Amino acid sequence: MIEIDGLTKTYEATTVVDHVSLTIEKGEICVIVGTSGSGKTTLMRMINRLVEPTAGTVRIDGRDTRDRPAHQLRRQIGYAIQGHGLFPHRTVGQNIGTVPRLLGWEKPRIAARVDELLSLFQLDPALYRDRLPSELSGGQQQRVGVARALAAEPDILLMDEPFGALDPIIRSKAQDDLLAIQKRFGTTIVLVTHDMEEAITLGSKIAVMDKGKLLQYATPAEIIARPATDFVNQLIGTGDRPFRLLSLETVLDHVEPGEAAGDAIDASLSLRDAYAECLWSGRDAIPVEEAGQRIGRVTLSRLTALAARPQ
Ligand SMILES: Nc1ncnc2c1ncn2[C@@H]1O[C@H](COP(=O)(O)OP(=O)(O)OP(=O)(O)O)[C@@H](O)[C@H]1O
Repeated sequence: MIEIDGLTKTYEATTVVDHVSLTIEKGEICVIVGTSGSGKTTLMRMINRLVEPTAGTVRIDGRDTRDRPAHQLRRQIGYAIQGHGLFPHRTVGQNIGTVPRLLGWEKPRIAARVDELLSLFQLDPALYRDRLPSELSGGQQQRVGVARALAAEPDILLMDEPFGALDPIIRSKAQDDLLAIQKRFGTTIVLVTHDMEEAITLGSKIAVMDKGKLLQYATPAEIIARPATDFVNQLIGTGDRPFRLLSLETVLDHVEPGEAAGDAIDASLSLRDAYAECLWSGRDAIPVEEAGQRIGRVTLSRLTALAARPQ
């Protein structure tokens, strides 16, 4: 658990993070969103003391982060940034092994961890471990950057616009990978992004920042249904609200008994995808399948009701 209390950063006369308090529970993904210059990165970097707070405290599992040297703290917290920040003259394997090496892990343990992470990110270890970063595509470099951040099995992972430079297809894949890895290791993740869509897809909680202040800290559903200020409302995009609500749940959550004509959709798709398919194919109901078996249908009337403003 990360407890942030009254956290403030001032540069000369300017306060760039202003008395922010929030608690991130273990295993949660907290996404910090806001416009450029709102203090997102500064807030996140105060967690691993890459930026020293002017005032306030950060406690990790009850322990004040100032009670040990900053470099020691940082070895326990993974950190991944946009553009990956890989060492260009070190191989992929050496890059991933950086922190385990600093922590004094035995060589075979490091090698095993490198291969485990490469496989997890769908990069064949035999093919990729000895390559230099320049011999990988941008998306592959990004995955290696995240793998490196996870190498020492940190309980906490900080990510600053990690997928910002990726094209939409690779980006969506990288987000899925991250969710799968988060589930598997139970890592607590704090992620900074400009992109509300990404925040809604990934966040168990979203922190909205503006001019150094925390405007709202709540679940995606709560933020969409009850934005705390006009600014939050604008950030969600007024016209997108119904679709964003639908994107939070899967078809499986709302299958109804009964038949429907035409091709089926998979139960794991989002309600938003189901709605799009209804509109696109001009159907009022679509059959739903799970593992190749028909399990019922999803109806346009139900989807329309679910997309309406919550009471
Ligand atoms: N070392 C520094 N010295 C002085 N001002 C700084 C320093 N670092 C950041 N700032 C200022 O603090 C403010 C917040 O910066 P920060 O990088 O936290 O914003 P951000 O929300 O992450 O922005 P972006 O989305 O553009 O990365 C900005 O106005 C920035 O110019």
